[in-house]
Amino acid sequence: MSDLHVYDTTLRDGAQQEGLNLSVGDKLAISAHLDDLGVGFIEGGWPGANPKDTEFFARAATDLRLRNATLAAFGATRRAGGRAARDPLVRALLDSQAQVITLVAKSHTGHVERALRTTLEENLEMIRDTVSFLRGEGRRVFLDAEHFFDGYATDRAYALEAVRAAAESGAEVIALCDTNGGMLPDQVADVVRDVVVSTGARIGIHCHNDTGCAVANSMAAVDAGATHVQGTVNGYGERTGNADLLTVVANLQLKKGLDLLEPHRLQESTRIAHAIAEVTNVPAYSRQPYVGSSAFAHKAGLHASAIKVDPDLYQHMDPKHVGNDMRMLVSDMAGRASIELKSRELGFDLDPSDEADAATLARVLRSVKDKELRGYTFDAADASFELLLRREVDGVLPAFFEVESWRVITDARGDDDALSEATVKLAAAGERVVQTGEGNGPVNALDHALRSSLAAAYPEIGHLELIDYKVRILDAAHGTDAVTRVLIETSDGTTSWTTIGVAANILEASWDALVESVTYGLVRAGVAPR
Ligand SMILES: CC(=O)SCCNC(=O)CCNC(=O)[C@H](O)C(C)(C)COP(=O)(O)OP(=O)(O)OC[C@H]1O[C@@H](n2cnc3c(N)ncnc32)[C@H](O)[C@@H]1OP(=O)(O)O
Ligand SMILES: CC(=O)C(=O)O
Repeated sequence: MSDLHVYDTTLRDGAQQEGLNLSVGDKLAISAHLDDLGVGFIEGGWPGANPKDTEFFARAATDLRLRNATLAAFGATRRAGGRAARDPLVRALLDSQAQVITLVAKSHTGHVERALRTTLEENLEMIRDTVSFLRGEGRRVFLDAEHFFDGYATDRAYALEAVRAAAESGAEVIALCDTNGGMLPDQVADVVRDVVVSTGARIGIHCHNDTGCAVANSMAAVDAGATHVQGTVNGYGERTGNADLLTVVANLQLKKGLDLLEPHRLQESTRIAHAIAEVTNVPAYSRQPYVGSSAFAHKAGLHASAIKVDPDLYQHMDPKHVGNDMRMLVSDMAGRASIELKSRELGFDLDPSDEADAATLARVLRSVKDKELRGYTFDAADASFELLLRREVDGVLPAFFEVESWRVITDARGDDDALSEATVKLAAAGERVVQTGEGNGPVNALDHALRSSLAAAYPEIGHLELIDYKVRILDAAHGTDAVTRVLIETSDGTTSWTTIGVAANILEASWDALVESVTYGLVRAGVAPR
């Protein structure tokens, strides 16, 4: 294994992201995921700064059984004019029982004078005093040199002096922070190279993403001699976020050949990125490098035709190394190869050299392109594509029920909330069924009426639940005459699927998407028509 530190600050700097709020339980859950991933250090928060972080460290000491990672507590050097031994925030760091303490310190003359409002010498003394005190108490100390790159540009000698003060007092690592995130890779590389040579200290890197270069800057720093890299899962963090640690680690391991995580742990990256997104309640970013759901999704027909020969022709790596999967998307940009590969993904082996299969592929492709012209979008509605495919592959999609008619009315009385009532007439299992359903809106009422009219014939779909409903007006210039696209996401409790309806009438589009959703639910459940 490489001796480069993988240092995660999701729970501290990641939690500084707008709208992200972690409970103590959330932090413990994320710590367990990070430990599974195999990071070396988990920065848990700033004990003493708020009761939640103090409690996190107290609970971590008893409840968290880390197998791989070491917990680090973050905090500032002592206040100007005081003594580290008597500083309540420094005391809180010790009380956290964390074996690693990461101190944030100033290395930029302007920040010392204007933010700390103290002298340059006193700032160096704050670093020396706090580092030596914590070392004397038996803790490992890392130091985050805040605004280092801006400080270096303002006064190189002082910035280097701050690094030396920390290293000579016993700090094991000095992480150079691009706190304002304004650096570019060549600048970071030049500075890191100089600091490594000039101070001989072990140098780390901590980058923010304000120029969109946090990952590239972290890579450049490692290339220039940094041996400790900080970042956050999914790139969470203040403003535009921190370096995404998952991307940095995958780049270093898979592209630069550094041995950072055991391969089976790296293969957990995709799962862990999504599991942590569930805890943070920040929607996973589909285009996230390596672990995003679109990271290995292919839409263009020409890409698919080459991928058929060899996936490497249009992929920078095998997604299995990070636990992700290749996916084919079907749309009006598809060609026959896209349909063939997507069909294979769905369990249909259509051989283009067979005349009948080739005709099916051509029919499916034509149908997809015609429908996309009318407003369908199959890359967002995989389940509807599968149903289209099954309709075209003879005899594969049975008729589960036959709709005779449906209607819906909405009633508003006085100040009461409007209520909708739908009536559905259909035939299933040899019976004609007429059912009504009520709902807080017309689609909700239609959904209830449709599912209750199928309940006797197909009890298997009783547990299906509509979990998302999206409407998009496709030609805004037409105002209320426009075509409407409805996407419905349905869950059976373990998995979910999306179906689509497109029509001039919003209720018709919704109804079509609902019928598709229930039909797909029956296909998934392996039910035979009754
Ligand atoms: C770049 C980064 O992201 S570093 C991490 C930043 N994270 C946070 O700020 C989140 C947690 N912070 C907090 O909970 C609070 O800001 C606390 C508890 C740390 C301090 O709260 P308060 O005592 O109310 O002070 P406040 O936040 O207004 O001001 C910061 C004080 O810390 C001092 N300070 C700032 N940086 C440092 C430093 N590196 N070392 C020592 N003191 C510092 C400032 O001079 C100021 O002191 P003053 O009150 O004597 O003027
Ligand atoms: C310490 C830190 O988070 C920063 O300087 O960005």
